[in-house]
Amino acid sequence: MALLHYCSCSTPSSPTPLLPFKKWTPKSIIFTVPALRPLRHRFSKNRPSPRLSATLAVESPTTSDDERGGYSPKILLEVKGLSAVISESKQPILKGVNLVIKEGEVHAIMGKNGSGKSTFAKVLVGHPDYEVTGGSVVFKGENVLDMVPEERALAGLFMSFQSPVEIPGVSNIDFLNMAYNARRKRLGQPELGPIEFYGYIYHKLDLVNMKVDFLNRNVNEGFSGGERKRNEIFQLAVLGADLAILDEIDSGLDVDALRDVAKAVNGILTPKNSVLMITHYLRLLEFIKPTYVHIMENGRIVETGDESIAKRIERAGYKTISAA
Ligand SMILES: Nc1ncnc2c1ncn2[C@@H]1O[C@H](COP(=O)(O)OP(=O)(O)OP(=O)(O)O)[C@@H](O)[C@H]1O
Repeated sequence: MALLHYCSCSTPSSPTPLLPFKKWTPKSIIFTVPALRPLRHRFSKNRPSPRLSATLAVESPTTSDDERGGYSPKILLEVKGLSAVISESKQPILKGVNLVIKEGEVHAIMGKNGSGKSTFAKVLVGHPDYEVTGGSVVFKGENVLDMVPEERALAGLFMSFQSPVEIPGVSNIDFLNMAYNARRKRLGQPELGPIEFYGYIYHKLDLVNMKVDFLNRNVNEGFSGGERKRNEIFQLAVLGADLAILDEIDSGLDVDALRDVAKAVNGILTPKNSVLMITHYLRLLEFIKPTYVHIMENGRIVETGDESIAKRIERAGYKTISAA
C-alpha cells in the first residue's frame, strides 16, 4: 500500500495533492516520492436547499432543473449500501451507507461520536485501516473501490484529515510543488519549476490568511491545531479537487480562523465541484451553507434534510434522531 494519497483537481491547470495516511518517516517519503529528492530549494521571505426530512434516507433529494435555470448537474459520487470493517479486527463500522452527491452541492454529515463519520470519509479515499465488505462507490462514473488511493486522488478526491499528519523533513512548498507537478505530468503538461510554482501559490496564501513563512516549514511539524487545519485548506486551494472531503475542519479553530477557512472553502466551490464535510457544529454550516445535511448513526445515514436538521440537533441533541 502506497503511503501517499494523491488528490486531483477539477481543472487541467490544477495539480494533484498528495496527502499522507500516517506520519511518515523521511525514509518512507523518499521511498515513495522520489520526486522530492531534487526539491531542495528554499524561498526568501522577502519575495513577494431543498427541504427533506425523512428517516433512512437512501439518497439526496433532487433539485429540479427549473430551479437551476435549466442546468442539470451530473452525479459526482454515488454510494450504495457501503459496508466496511476494520481491517485488523474485522469489526463492522459502516453498515450500508447510501449517499448521492451532485456537482455544485455541499453536503454535511453530522452524528454522535463514534457513529462512523470519519470511517466513511476514510473508506472513500481508500484508507488501508478498513476493508470494504459490501456495496459500491462510483465517482465520476468510475468504480472507486477498484482503485488504489493514489488513483482515487488522481480521479479528483481530496481529503482533509481530522488530525492532519506531520511530514518531517519535507517543507510545505516542496510537498505542494511535488504534488502539483505529479498532476501536471499525468495530464501531459510541463512541470512548473520552483520559481514559477511559487508565483502560482503565493496568491493562494491570502485565501487562508497564511504567512509566507509557512511555506518553508515542514508539513504540519510544530503547527498548532488551527494552523494544521488552515494548512489543509491551503493545500486544497492550491491543488483543487472535484470532491473535497473535509473531516472536522472546524475543530480547534478560533473564530477568525474558522472564518478564513470557510472563506477559502467557499472560494474554491464552483458549479462543477462539491464538498462533503463532517462537522459537529452548526457554526460551520453558518459559514459554509450546506445543500444537504445528513445524520449518521451506527454506520448508516439515517436522516437527510436541510440546515434545519443541524439546528434541531444543536437545540435538542441526537435524541431527536429516530434511529438513535
Ligand atoms: N482503525 C480503527 N481501529 C479501531 N477502532 C476503530 C478504527 N477506526 C474506527 N474505529 C471505531 O469505529 C467507530 C467509528 O469511528 P469514527 O472515527 O468513524 O467515528 P466518528 O463518527 O467520526 O466519531 P467522532 O465524531 O468522535 O470523530 C468508533 O467506535 C471507533 O473507535
